[in-house]
Amino acid sequence: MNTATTSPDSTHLGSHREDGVAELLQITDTHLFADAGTELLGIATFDSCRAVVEAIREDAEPKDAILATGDLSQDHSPESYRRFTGLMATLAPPVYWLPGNHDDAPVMQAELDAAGISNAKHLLLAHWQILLLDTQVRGKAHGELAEAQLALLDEVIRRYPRHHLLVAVHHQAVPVGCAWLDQHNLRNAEAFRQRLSRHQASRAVLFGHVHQGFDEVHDGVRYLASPSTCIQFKPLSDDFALDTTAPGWRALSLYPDGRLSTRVWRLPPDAFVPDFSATGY
Ligand SMILES: Nc1ncnc2c1ncn2[C@@H]1O[C@@H]2COP(=O)(O)O[C@H]2[C@H]1O
Ligand SMILES: [Fe+2]
Repeated sequence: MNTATTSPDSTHLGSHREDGVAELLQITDTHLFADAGTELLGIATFDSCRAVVEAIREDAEPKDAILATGDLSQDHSPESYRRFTGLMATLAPPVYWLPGNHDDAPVMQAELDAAGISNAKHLLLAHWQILLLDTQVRGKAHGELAEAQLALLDEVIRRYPRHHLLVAVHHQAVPVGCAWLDQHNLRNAEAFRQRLSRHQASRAVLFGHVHQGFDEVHDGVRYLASPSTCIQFKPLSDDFALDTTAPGWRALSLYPDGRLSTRVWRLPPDAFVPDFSATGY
């Protein structure tokens, strides 16, 4: 792995593969607590996250980076972020992150900085660029991209027009089909999508928040979400409902010609079963 800063804004990210394909993982919505035993709707989130990390470690195929797409903490405590950094320290690839609605961004930043996790938000590969944007609106479950975040997107599209583009955010910029969850969406998604439509190379958007696998193309842009490492939401459900699927993560391969291949991985069924009588949190 080769990471070096070339400008205040961009970090070079190398690919370990000779054919230049970059191998990434997405980990999202870990919802960790200060206490390892605390449960979110019946699942001890530290245990399920640790099981995901162990499954990732068992995969012999090296990875170039891990993207953590928010809601890393459920209780905003410094200790919860230390639980996250402790688990990430057992993985070889560099971790990059962005905040979700449940995160306390200053505490998160302080703890991840202290653990030596990079705060880089623009990763430049030979043929791809990855931009991590902050959609958090403090105290709200929905998201919004501030003008400064939209300006970053404008800037990388202007500077690297031929690089294929992967944008990572927490909130969904297209409806996932769960009415209760789509009310907590990215509010100015239209402004975001308009900017993406200007980019001439391949475009994909990776998000968390929805606790389910999602893979759709809208206006030529691929929208991908990963299961959470803890509880899963039931797809296409109008009202809050948990799903029976296991905690998981997403693997992505970025090809030099702009192709993107991806799949969701999950823990074995029944290892972590939530409380299905729950009606929210
Ligand atoms: N029953 C519910 N109805 C609407 N929103 C909810 C409900 N339960 C939880 N939420 C919110 O919806 C959010 C979706 O995922 P989050 O983990 O970001 O956090 C969740 C809560 O803020
Ligand atoms: Fe969220």
